[in-house]
Amino acid sequence: MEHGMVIIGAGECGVRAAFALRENGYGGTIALIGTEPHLPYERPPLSKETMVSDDHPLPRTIASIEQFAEQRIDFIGNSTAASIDRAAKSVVLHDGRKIPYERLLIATGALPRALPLAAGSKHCVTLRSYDDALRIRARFGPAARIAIIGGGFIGLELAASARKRGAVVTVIEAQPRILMRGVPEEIAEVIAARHRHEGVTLRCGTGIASINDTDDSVDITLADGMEIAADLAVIGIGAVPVTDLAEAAGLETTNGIIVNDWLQTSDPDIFAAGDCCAFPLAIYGGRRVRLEAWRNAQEQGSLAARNMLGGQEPHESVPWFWSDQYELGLQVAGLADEATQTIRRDLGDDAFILFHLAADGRLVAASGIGPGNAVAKDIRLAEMLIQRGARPVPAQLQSSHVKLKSLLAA
Ligand SMILES: NC(=O)c1ccc[n+]([C@@H]2O[C@H](COP(=O)([O-])OP(=O)(O)OC[C@H]3O[C@@H](n4cnc5c(N)ncnc54)[C@H](O)[C@@H]3O)[C@@H](O)[C@H]2O)c1
Repeated sequence: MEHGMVIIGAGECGVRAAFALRENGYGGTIALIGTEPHLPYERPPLSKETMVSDDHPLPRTIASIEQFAEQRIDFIGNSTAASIDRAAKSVVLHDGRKIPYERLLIATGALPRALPLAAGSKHCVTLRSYDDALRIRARFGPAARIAIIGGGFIGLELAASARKRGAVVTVIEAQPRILMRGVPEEIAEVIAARHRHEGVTLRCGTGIASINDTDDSVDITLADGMEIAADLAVIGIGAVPVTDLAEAAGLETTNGIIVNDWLQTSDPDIFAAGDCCAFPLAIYGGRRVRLEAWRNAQEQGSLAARNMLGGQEPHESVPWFWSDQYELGLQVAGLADEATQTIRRDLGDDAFILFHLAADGRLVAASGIGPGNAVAKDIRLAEMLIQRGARPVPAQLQSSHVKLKSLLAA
């Protein structure tokens, strides 16, 4: 078999990389290995549209069978890569097949973090795949008692979906408030209020003491003694990068597979991208981060493809993600953790943006919340300001009379 480009992981990142190899002129073989039987599909709808659509929801495929065929991308589904043989330069599949590579991309993503207390419970589930989503969806219905462990993105998007389906929902969050990871308190409060208005019970700042199955439900006892009986508990307590193959192959890992500026691992013929890699983020002084975000997966897939073909382009984008809950749209651009000052700009119709400035005046992040897409345009402009390392005047950021676009010209 010809040594070509091999990609392990057929999620957003791996698929984008496969197509980008062709777009950038690669003429050899491309193999895309994925564990699931389905044609690669988008994950963002799984906690939202898939949960609430009237009809039986089909996965929203990233590309059609015809597009894979036209681009001569060999999608090897239902297959798990068991090991990487770096000496022979081949990927060994679980059935013993060997796929030789010239260059390899690891795009294995992240998996839900397990909650040891829930081990063995029939009524505790996690959401990662389309099949998981169908199983959860089947249990969301009028008056179903749904407990959600973890007030992060999965938990809250599922809480909103479960309410739309008429379920009775309790969210249990260990931290003092929801969305501690990456969302400022002022915005988290708007989201919390919206969930409460919808009848969701939020229990923050409490751990879980025990989880016990009964025949057809599960009893959850919180550390403060409160008991919650649920027909289903969904656990969304974070994700862990899938690094086992890389580790077993002797590649350097930390919280993620370590890559250099152009997404190359400690083996020059092996690249890693998306949720599974820890990479230096150029616009924040090259600090190493791991991002779990749809757009990052896409962008790094394309970038890895160009660099697998000999490029040496660094990753220079501003991190960005969104979440939709009820009619609310949340968007965050940049990383706010080095910010020392926050400026609020009201956009009208209950929408607002928080600009986060570092001590030297640089805009490092912007977070916005509002109905629908109300914050999208301004977050996009903020992203451009962040990208440029702009030091906008706080009073101008605050005033809705000053167009953000005009700050770009400054
Ligand atoms: N809109 C989006 O960007 C979106 C939507 C859905 C999923 N995702 C992705 O899916 C992955 C998983 O999402 P997630 O919501 O599980 O992760 P998360 O990190 O967003 O949230 C996990 C939450 O669980 C809490 N937690 C941790 N341990 C706990 C415990 N023992 N008991 C109670 N709470 C606990 C954390 O404090 C945190 O608030 C992430 O990669 C996420 O980015 C993203």
